[in-house]
Amino acid sequence: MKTLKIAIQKSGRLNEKSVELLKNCGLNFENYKSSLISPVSNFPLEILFLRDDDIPEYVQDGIADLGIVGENVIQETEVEVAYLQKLGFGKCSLKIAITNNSDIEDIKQLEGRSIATTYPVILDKFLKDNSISADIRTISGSVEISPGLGLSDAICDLVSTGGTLKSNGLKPFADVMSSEAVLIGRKGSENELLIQELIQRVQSVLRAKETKYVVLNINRDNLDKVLDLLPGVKSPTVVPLAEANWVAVHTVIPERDFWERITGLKQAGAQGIVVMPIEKIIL
Ligand SMILES: Nc1ncnc2c1ncn2[C@@H]1O[C@H](COP(=O)(O)OP(=O)(O)OP(=O)(O)O)[C@@H](O)[C@H]1O
Ligand SMILES: O=P(O)(O)OC[C@H]1O[C@H](OP(=O)(O)OP(=O)(O)O)[C@H](O)[C@@H]1O
Ligand SMILES: [Mg+2]
Repeated sequence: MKTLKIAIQKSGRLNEKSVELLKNCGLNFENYKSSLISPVSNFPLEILFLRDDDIPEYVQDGIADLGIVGENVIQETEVEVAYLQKLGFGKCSLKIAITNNSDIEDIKQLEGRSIATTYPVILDKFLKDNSISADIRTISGSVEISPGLGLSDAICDLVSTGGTLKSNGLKPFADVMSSEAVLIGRKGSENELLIQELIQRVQSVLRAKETKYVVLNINRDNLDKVLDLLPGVKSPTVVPLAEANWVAVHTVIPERDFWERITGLKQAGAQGIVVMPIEKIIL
């Protein structure tokens, strides 16, 4: 059987979450900082630890079958890869930012100005789409410092909390793209079966993260009211309790509207509500 290769970031924002995801998929491997390739002992897979900028091309060229990388890096490297699954971490936005005292008020006023960035390809497309001609200054890092040094009028960089912008006297001005980590694969890979197996494992971990397992007690007289409020994977499990006319209901609830549902369940008469994390959901 052929061994698959998956490329993940060696160190940086996506490394820890990528390793955690693969471990949660039941893959056993060592994660020494010094090793650039690590074999998985219980699945035909090797993990390559790379600079994130190189991951899309490695996948496109077939050196790796799969990769975990930010959408921003994929767009910037302009590769042809298949988007297999959004992963829900590494969420950030690519924004244009200007100094707090800038005279720029409208996006069209970027015309003829200079913008420093590590994302010249994406920025160039954005400016063209908006019919703006500006001077793109490509630098390799610490972009936020450039307006203060007089190197540019604006910047285009990643933002999540906005803390870095703020501490450099900048404010967000225009949204260029939003991004999160994604699982990518090579278009037309010959290892389809193994890849599908891995994707299913990833999806079962993500599904479990989005849901909670809930057990509650309810009087049979109020059971219908409670069942109306519950989604469940198929339908909730209802188990009789020792106390006459009482049942326990077991179900899963999506994390996103968890508290609204719990409030509704309490109002419907639910008691002794126990909530547990779920490790995996295999459909
Ligand atoms: N502030 C942030 N919040 C959330 N996600 C972010 C943030 N900054 C970057 N990211 C995401 O994490 C990815 C990796 O960011 P990081 O800063 O570690 O990259 P890097 O310095 O280019 O790393 P490398 O050394 O691998 O080239 C980015 O491409 C982006 O998708
Ligand atoms: O909005 P914030 O939460 O402040 O995050 C934004 C910062 O995060 C990223 O850099 P990172 O910290 O990953 O360092 P790097 O530039 O060395 O990659 C990005 O390039 C910004 O500088
Ligand atoms: Mg990088």
